[in-house]
Amino acid sequence: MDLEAVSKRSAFHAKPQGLILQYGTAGFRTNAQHLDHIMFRMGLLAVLRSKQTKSTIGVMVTASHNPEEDNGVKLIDPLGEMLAPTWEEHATCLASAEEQDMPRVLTAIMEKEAVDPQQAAFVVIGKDTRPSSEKLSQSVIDGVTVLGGQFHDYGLLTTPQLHYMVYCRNSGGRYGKATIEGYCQKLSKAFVELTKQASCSGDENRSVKVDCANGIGALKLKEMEHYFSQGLLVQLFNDGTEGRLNHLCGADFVKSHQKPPQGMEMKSDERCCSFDGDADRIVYYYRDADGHFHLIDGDKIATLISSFLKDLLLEIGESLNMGVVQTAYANGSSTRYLEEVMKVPVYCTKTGVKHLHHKAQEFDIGVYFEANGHGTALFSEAVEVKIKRLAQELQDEKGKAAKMLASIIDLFNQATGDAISDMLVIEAILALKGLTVQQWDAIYVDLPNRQLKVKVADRRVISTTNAERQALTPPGLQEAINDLVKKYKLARAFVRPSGTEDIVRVYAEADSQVSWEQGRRNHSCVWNLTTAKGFFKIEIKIECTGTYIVNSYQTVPCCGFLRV
Ligand SMILES: CC(=O)N[C@H]1[C@@H](OP(=O)(O)O)O[C@H](CO)[C@@H](O)[C@@H]1O
Ligand SMILES: [Mg+2]
Repeated sequence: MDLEAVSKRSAFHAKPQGLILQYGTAGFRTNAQHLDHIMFRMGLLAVLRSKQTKSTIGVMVTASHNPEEDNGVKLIDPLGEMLAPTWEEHATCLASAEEQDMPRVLTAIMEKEAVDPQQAAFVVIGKDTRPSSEKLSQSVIDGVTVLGGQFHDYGLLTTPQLHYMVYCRNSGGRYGKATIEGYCQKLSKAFVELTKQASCSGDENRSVKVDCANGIGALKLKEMEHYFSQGLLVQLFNDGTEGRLNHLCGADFVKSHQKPPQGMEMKSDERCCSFDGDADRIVYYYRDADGHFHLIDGDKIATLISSFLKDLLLEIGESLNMGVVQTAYANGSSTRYLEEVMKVPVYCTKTGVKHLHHKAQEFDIGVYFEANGHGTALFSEAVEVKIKRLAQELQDEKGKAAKMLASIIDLFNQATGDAISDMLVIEAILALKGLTVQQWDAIYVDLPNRQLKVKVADRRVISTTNAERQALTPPGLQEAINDLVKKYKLARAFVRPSGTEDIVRVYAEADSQVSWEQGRRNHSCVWNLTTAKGFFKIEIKIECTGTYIVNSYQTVPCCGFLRV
């Protein structure tokens, strides 16, 4: 390995003076103008990680739901997972190194991680549709080649598709073919197999409107549509031909504003969904006959999926160890429904899919979703083999259930949450169960909730424990939250520093139903806390207009402020 060549080449990818970026929950993200040196350096790091793991490593150029002028990059580990935490630290170190220190930092990483310089390296690269992505992915390639690594550039891909390719390449073909055709064929074959068994007759229930956030999801859905066109009619909106990426549309917009995206024609009771900018998140929604908007988020997706899987296991007569993994942002109603009605164990991890993914790997079947719509289901290798064997051996109803389970295993992208794959899973389950979107929504009623961002001088003064549900510092904060929350029924609130933005997130939910015999009414509850030292104050106001009879809520913006 020629570190001198690296030094020379890195001069073409100069680091802006004083710029320090950190590898966060989802890699590096910032304005695209500041990212050229980061891309080059992540190309270098991917080569080292590939040599160390003796596996293919992925590098994805995207900034997901961030605005079009931003970009970002993240590395994908051998099993299609997010980069290991120790390597996140190396990424931050390498990204922050001054030009002249690059050889020293690279050597230090190699020594610490026992990287064999002679080992071959292979890196696969993907990018989203941002105008800056093409040039930035060339900088990644520059980094890979200067260290002697080999690469394959997949060009335009969704983030989960690149995770899938990495997983396929490192599973020796067991997981599937590492090509876009391989991906489309595997998913659509499973979808067609599944929906063949649905009793409803390919009518309008088998159509879905998709808001693609003006991103890569549109391109990739178009590419795939003809594979499953007989089973599902997909109408695309915000397909990138006119609007700007993630602007007033996409899963993040819909979830955080709790309203439909611009550019989507919604008729009442039609099933609609939104992808985010790199198609690794999905949320569903519809408008009822009274014009009320109903959001069906990741929590309800997890509930639909886990209840379907549980029913199939019962039918087959297999008692496998299944768990659902959520974060603190999961609506309390979903957790209660899963635990108390469905009797499925629920676990809470820190925010960020890598935490949920790792927890889900502990089960025979692990279903994980963040409330914002990022998630999938994981099946242990032993379970996969067993179910596929049972699908061959069993007869009648048991055999039918085993075949369905075998197909749905293939329909999930087990490398990571994938909007396309999740959409097909959901559409298949709804068709098989004969459920309308309203019936799905009515499984449980979300507790009214609010989430807001607060800008503070230094978000690190807040530290948390217990899967981020309790604050450790500043002193007195948690006690004050406890005092406040215990005044309200089913109330829960927490604060945590964001891992992706320079802000603190505040979340609160409560059962603020009004006396329903009187119909529509305003209700508000205010959480207002000040610590003993008086230097920390949060005020959250939730106002809901609830018409309990139809189980619908409209929340109006809450106000909140927090001073540190
Ligand atoms: C409350 C929330 O939605 N947080 C998001 C957000 O993380 P923060 O650490 O909260 O900024 O971005 C992550 C990466 O995209 C995503 O995994 C996570 O769910
Ligand atoms: Mg995303």
